[in-house]
Amino acid sequence: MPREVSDILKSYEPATGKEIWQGEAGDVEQAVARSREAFPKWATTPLAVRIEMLRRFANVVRKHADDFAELIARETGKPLWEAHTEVQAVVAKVDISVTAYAERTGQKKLDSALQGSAALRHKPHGVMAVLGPYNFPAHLPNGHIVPALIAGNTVVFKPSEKTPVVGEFLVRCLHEAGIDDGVAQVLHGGPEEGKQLVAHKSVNGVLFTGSARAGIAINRALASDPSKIVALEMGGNNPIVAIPTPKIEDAAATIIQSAFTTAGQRCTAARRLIVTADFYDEIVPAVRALADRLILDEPFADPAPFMGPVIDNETADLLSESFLALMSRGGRPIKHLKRPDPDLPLLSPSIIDTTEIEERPDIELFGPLLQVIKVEDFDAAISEANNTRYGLSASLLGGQPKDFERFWTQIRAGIVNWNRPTNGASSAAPFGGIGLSGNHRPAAFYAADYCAYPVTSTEMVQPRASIGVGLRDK
Ligand SMILES: NC(=O)C1=CN([C@@H]2O[C@H](COP(=O)(O)OP(=O)(O)OC[C@H]3O[C@@H](n4cnc5c(N)ncnc54)[C@H](O)[C@@H]3O)[C@@H](O)[C@H]2O)C=CC1
Ligand SMILES: O=C(O)CCC(=O)N[C@@H](CCC(=O)O)C(=O)O
Repeated sequence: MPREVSDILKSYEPATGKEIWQGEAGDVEQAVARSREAFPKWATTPLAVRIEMLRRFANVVRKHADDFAELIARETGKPLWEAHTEVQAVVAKVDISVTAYAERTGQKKLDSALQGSAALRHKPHGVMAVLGPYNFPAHLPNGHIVPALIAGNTVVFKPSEKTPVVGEFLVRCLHEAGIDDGVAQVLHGGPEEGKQLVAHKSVNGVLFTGSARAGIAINRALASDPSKIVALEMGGNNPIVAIPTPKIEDAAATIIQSAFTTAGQRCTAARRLIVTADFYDEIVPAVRALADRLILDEPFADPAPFMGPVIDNETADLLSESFLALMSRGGRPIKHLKRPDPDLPLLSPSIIDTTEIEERPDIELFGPLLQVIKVEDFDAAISEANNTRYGLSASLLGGQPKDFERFWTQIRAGIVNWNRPTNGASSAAPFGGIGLSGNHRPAAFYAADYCAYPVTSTEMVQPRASIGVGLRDK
């Protein structure tokens, strides 16, 4: 059937608005069929060979690091220096996932209470659909793809419709490393193709990173299909709590890094700065002063910017409207959200005090917009920090070890830090959240867990058994 015009996808450079790519949405049926066909051979390829191929992939990425970083910077708008760190994370993922596979899954001999020997081994699920977001278009899908391939699954990867070029580049690197076209495929498309993949009867697992809205839709679509493994890595409305510390400049820098790195487009970005009243007049002006100095520019500018644009004009419009909506409900701007060019999505870092808003909307505003909430004391700060349906990351600035112990005990989130940013999580640790942030299938080091299922066996070379009771004499 000829394709509809709506199947044409386009990708734009956020910093300039220039179109950089046009393509068609992929054929879900065909992609899944190829993946299913490739599965038996890949699943039975020795683990050592699969690992070797992924190590080759890491080398291919290293070889193309400059081109890859440039592409990420162009297609997402993030600064070039930051795009380079994303490429490094793609490379580092391979060794970390090899270790994780052995530690979390792999094969083990078990102590057997029975006669014979007992073993725990893991099997791949089959065809995995990987659905990626735009903010880390290489690193985050790669965080599903690499462990899935090591475990012996085949992968159909649908990149975000906003970053198809980076998605395609990533998969080309896998192919250049010798991994078959059917073992790892890119499938272009938007939510529609995502839905079809999720629902496809030959897809055995859905590994998703994106918004809570889409994650919930996936969960709902699979409510009557318990056979699929589903990992949902979703957003956050993350708190950073500041209580008195003599290190005001460092605390301010930590807040800035948490809120505005990647123009606030990190799932772990701090959205709410919760400050006790005895520290407000010291820390808030320091944060404002530092935010005033941040360089906002296109990714390749010299001097290098701290942050670039958000992904597109629609997102920039939504953030501008959200800032105004918070103001109209009683928010007090500390630093206005500005958009130097109304036709481009470059937004200045913005800060608004929302203490006086009675019912603050508990939504993820995915951009450079930080809300400040003044509270009476540390108890109130903890309670305000937990005043969210999400639970991805949280951080405490200042205080003593006993304060952090209390914070750690009472905060509901998958990442709970002390005097460190809410973001910048390590790939060598589990990465996931609770509430609307995830479905208890953390990624990063624990991605190994959802990429294979355990099979226990008790084994003997020959049958040996006798029935001790309940038998009639011969
Ligand atoms: N917890 C984590 O590890 C991370 C979470 N995120 C979250 O991702 C979001 C930003 O990324 P976006 O690309 O805007 O997310 P999104 O949810 O709009 O899209 C993510 C992917 O899902 C697909 N999709 C959308 N609706 C779908 C549906 N109903 N069924 C199947 N697939 C569907 C999209 O086409 C895309 O490939 C933020 O909410 C951010 O917090 C981003 C990075 C990491
Ligand atoms: O997935 C990993 O390997 C580690 C987690 C990670 O990289 N987290 C980053 C990015 C998360 C994001 O925005 O979306 C972070 O915590 O900054």
